[in-house]
Amino acid sequence: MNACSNTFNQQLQSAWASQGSMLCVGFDPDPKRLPLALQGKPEGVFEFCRDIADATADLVCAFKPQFAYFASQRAEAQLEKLIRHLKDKYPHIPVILDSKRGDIGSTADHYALEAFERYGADAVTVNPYMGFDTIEPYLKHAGKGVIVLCRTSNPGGSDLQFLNTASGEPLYLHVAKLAAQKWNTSGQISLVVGATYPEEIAKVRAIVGDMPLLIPGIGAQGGDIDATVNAGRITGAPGTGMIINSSRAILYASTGNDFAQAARVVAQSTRDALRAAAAK
Ligand SMILES: O=c1ccn([C@@H]2O[C@H](COP(=O)(O)O)[C@@H](O)[C@H]2O)c(=O)[nH]1
Repeated sequence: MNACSNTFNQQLQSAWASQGSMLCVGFDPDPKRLPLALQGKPEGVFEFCRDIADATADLVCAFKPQFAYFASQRAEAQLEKLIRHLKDKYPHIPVILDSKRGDIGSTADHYALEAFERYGADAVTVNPYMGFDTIEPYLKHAGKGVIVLCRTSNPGGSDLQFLNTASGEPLYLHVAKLAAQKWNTSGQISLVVGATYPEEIAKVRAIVGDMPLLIPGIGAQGGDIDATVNAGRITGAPGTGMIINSSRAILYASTGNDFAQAARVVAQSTRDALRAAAAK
């Protein structure tokens, strides 16, 4: 089986091992923050992300384009082109489309086609709060990753995710249990847990065993790397189990023409800090 026909989970396992990295570089291309030379250029968004991908590809276990940044500036064709570039040049690195979809099953069928057929992503983020029938359509795409929001990194995540359910546990832990114990019969599901809440990462890890966790919130959101890695670690398998995302801190390391080299410097120090934390 070559890298392209591997499942998302197999790709991740290989990437953690061969890249020696749990860093995921996120693509959130804000048109106002692109280097001046790329602002307003017809394929400026694509070129910006491509150059950062090419400068960091040896440092990551995954790439994560954020859909809204492309759609809001009518750059969906550039997103398609970016993912094609990533899959052609780096078939061993999984691509997560971060679109946080959630809708009734008949509509979710089309969101799944959008993510996996139109964009060719290896995994997609989904919102579970409409229930399992809204997640099932993604699972019909064998081998593709379905990454379910559990305990998000934003402060307002507590508004709903911390509400106690009838069993007395907070909603996010109920989601973790459903995901691990009921929904994951095909092994395609992972969870999103924010680096800004390491205590909750540890509680989720205790429920889900070795399920991969997508962890945004280091870098611009200030999540602590040591606390995050310690909370999400899998006993006996250091350096695995986590896809730890940083977007703005890497993308906007420089506003000049040296943006890609500057992104590499920050990505490398972040990768190294994650490695050091995993080795403790
Ligand atoms: O709980 C969540 C879920 C997703 N995100 C996404 O991750 C990146 C974070 O970007 P930074 O610049 O590193 O803060 C962004 O695409 C979010 O949409 C999240 O932050 N928290």
